[in-house]
Amino acid sequence: MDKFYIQGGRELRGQVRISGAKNSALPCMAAALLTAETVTLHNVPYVRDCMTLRRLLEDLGATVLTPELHTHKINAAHVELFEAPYDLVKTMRASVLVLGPLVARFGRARVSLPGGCAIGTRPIDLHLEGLRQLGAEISLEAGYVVARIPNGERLRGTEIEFSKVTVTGTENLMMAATLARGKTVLRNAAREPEVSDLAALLNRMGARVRGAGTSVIEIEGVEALGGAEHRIIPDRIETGTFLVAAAITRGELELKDCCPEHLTATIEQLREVGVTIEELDQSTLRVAGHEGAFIARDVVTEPYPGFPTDMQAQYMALMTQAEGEARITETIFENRFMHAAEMRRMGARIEIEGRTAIVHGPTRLMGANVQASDLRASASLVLAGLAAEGETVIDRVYHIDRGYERIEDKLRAVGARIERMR
Ligand SMILES: CC(=O)N[C@H]1[C@@H](OP(=O)(O)OP(=O)(O)OC[C@H]2O[C@@H](n3ccc(=O)[nH]c3=O)[C@H](O)[C@@H]2O)O[C@H](CO)[C@@H](O)[C@@H]1O
Ligand SMILES: C=C(OP(=O)(O)O)C(=O)O
Repeated sequence: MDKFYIQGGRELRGQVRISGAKNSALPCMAAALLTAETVTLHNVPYVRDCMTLRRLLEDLGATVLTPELHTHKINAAHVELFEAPYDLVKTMRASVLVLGPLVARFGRARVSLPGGCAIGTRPIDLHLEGLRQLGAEISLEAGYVVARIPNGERLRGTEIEFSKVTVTGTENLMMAATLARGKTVLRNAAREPEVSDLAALLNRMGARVRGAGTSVIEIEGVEALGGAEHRIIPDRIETGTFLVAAAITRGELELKDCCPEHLTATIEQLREVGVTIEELDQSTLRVAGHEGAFIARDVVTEPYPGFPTDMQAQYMALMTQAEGEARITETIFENRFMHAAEMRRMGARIEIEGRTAIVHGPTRLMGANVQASDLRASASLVLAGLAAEGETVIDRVYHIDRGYERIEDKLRAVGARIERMR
C-alpha cells in the first residue's frame, strides 16, 4: 500500500493548475448512458474514481476512448449489461449514479447497495423513493437494488420533494427525468455547482432542464437524447485544499484554472481567519498565509452555497495553527471526524462533542505516522504534515488518489518535500 513521506516546514510558492471536478465528471460520465450517441467530456480529472467509473461503463458495454489524458469520448450505443456489481460500488459510492440513466433508457438496472463508508451510513433511500415516484418498481435482492419500469413503459414525470438535500440523489433523478414522459419538478434539490454542470451537459444532449443551481429544478422529458461535447468545471474542493496548503505553510500560491465563484463560502471563511486571498481574474486566485497566528473561527458545514463538508477536514488542519478555540460543526455526515484523532497524534488539541470538533490552537505540529481514513481526511493529513516539524508518514493514501490528481507532484512543484513510497 502506498504511503506519503512528508518533510514539513517548507513554504509553498508558485503556481498550481486546478484539475476538473471529480464530483462533476462522475455524473457527467454516467449521463453518457442516456444516449446512443457519443458524449465527449474534456477536463476529466485523472483520478481513481473516474477510472473506476470508466471501468464500470465499459463493463456495461460502452466504449470509452481517451484521445488525451483528460478527454473521454463515451459511446453507450451497445449496452449489454445493466448491473453495477458490489466489487466496484464498494470502492466508489458514486457508481450509484448509473442507476437513474440505466432505468430511464433501458427500463431496468441492478445496482449494488453502497452501504456505509468511513464518513457515515449514507443511505440512498431518497434516490430510490424518487425513482419509485417516477414509476419504477424497486426491490432489494441480495444486497442489490433491482429497478425496472413495468410493461416496458417509460418513466412518468412527477413532482418530487426531497426531505433532505442530496447531491447525487438530485443528479440521479434529474438524469432519469430527462427521458420520462412529461414534466418532473424536483423540490429542495441540491444547488451544488456540480448539479448545474450536469444540467448544462444534459441540455447540450437535448434535454430540457431548467432551474439547476436553485432548489427547484424542472425537467421536461424528451423522447431521446443525442451526443454532446462538454468541459467539466474546475474542482472547487481541490482549489480549497490548495488555498489551505498555501496558508498553513505561510507560503504564496497562484491557483490557475479554478472558479472562485464556486468557493464563496470557503474564501470568506479563510479571509476571516486571516488568510489573504485575491481574485486575479475569473479563473485565478492568489493566496498568501501571513507570519503571525491565524484567528480561530467557528464553522458549520452546510449544503451549497454554505461551507462544504468536503472542506471540513482541511479547515480543521488550519485551525490547529490558529489562535483561540474553533468549533467545527459537521451537519452533513455523522462520522466525519476520523482525521481529528490522527491530528492529535501530531500534537493537535482537538475534542469531539457530538457533531462538533473543538480545536484549541495554535499548537506546534510534530511529524508522526498517521493513517488516512477517507478522501478529505487524507488531504487534511497532508496539510498537517506540510505544516509539521519533521517527518510525517501517511498510510493508505489510496484514499487520496480517489479524488486528487497527482497531488504529490503538484505539491512538489511548488516546494513541498513529499514522496510516494510503494
Ligand atoms: C460523488 C459526490 O458528488 N459526492 C459528494 C456528494 O455525496 P452524496 O451525494 O453521497 O451526499 P448527499 O448529498 O446525498 O448526502 C447528504 C446527506 O443526505 C443523506 N442522504 C442522502 C441520500 C439519501 O438517499 N438519503 C440520505 O439520508 C446522507 O446520508 C447525508 O447525510 O455530496 C456530499 C455532500 O456535499 C459530498 O460530501 C460528496 O463529496
Ligand atoms: C465524500 C466524497 O466523495 P464520495 O461521495 O464519492 O464518497 C468527497 O469527494 O469528499
